[in-house]
Amino acid sequence: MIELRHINKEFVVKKQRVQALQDVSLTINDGDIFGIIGFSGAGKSTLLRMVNALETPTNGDVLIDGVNINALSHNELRQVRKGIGMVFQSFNLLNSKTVYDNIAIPLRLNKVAETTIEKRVKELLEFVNLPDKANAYPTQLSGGQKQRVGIARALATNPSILLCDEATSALDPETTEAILELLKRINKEFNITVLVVTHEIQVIKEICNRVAVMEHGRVVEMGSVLDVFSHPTQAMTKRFVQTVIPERIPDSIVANLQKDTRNYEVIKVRFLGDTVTKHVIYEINRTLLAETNIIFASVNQLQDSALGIFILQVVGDTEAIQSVKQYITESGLEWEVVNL
Ligand SMILES: Nc1ncnc2c1ncn2[C@@H]1O[C@H](COP(=O)(O)OP(=O)(O)OP(=O)(O)O)[C@@H](O)[C@H]1O
Repeated sequence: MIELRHINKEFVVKKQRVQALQDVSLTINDGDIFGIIGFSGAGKSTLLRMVNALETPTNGDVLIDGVNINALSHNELRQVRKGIGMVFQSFNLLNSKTVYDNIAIPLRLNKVAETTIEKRVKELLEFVNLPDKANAYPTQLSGGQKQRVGIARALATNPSILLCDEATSALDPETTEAILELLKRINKEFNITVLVVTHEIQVIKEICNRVAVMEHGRVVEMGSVLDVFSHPTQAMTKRFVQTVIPERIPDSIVANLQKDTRNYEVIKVRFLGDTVTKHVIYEINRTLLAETNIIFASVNQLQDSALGIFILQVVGDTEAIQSVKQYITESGLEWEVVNL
């Protein structure tokens, strides 16, 4: 478990103070794929680098499995760092060394025997699907292949935590997809806790189970991806979430609705988990004295669950519309009136 308790970090550059982190507290459980999202300068990288003590807090504590890593001796910290791999946006490979030698670096630093290194590098190259690239140089690889090497190097010492700093930000969408799949496999097959820093909400949606949203050095929202995506409370979170889970009624539909002279209300309904499969709208139209039309719908897969958003035009007299709202509530679904 990783615990960050009341972390503050201040940098002083040319006598100017920069408050990079302000009272940040987070708990990351074993087995999480925990995402930290925010715009540039929000403090994400600084926060990530606290976890392997590449940065030290101005005040506050960083605990890994209950151990305050900033109170450790140099040797003790080296042991802790063996259990933490790191992957970078710019890959950070040594261009003068082969793929094999790049992956072997952390093992050689830990004085592992060459025969063991050979076996480990071979199995890592298999795992990241680059079995024939051992003797290639980084300049001969694509961005996605370089990142696979970076990931293999990060896994070399069998870490229990993997830190990813914008690991897919330099890659095209297809390659990003493949690298995210690889991170998911690492988490599942090796039970490695993955901490992902990104400015791309798609990355959070694809692989994370929990998320913290950062703004100006603070965590402004945190929770399970399903909760945060279905009930974003902060303006910043809403902006991020709306880019992957659209719930805005297209202008042409709004124009048509505004021309409709019948008595109606527009209601947004959220379906979470298996309630997506309930035949609520069918039942409303079958049993109630209101006509209910779907004017917008989206269903998004979030980990093992689904988040559905339906925007309904409910036509009928006031009493009938009220009975529809009541039925939706009784069905255990959330709804809100949308003002056009
Ligand atoms: N070593 C440093 N020295 C001085 N200021 C720093 C240092 N590292 C970060 N900062 C400052 O701290 C703030 C947070 O930076 P950080 O890199 O953590 O943000 P970020 O959210 O990761 O953004 P980006 O994605 O652009 O890196 C910024 O104002 C940055 O300029």
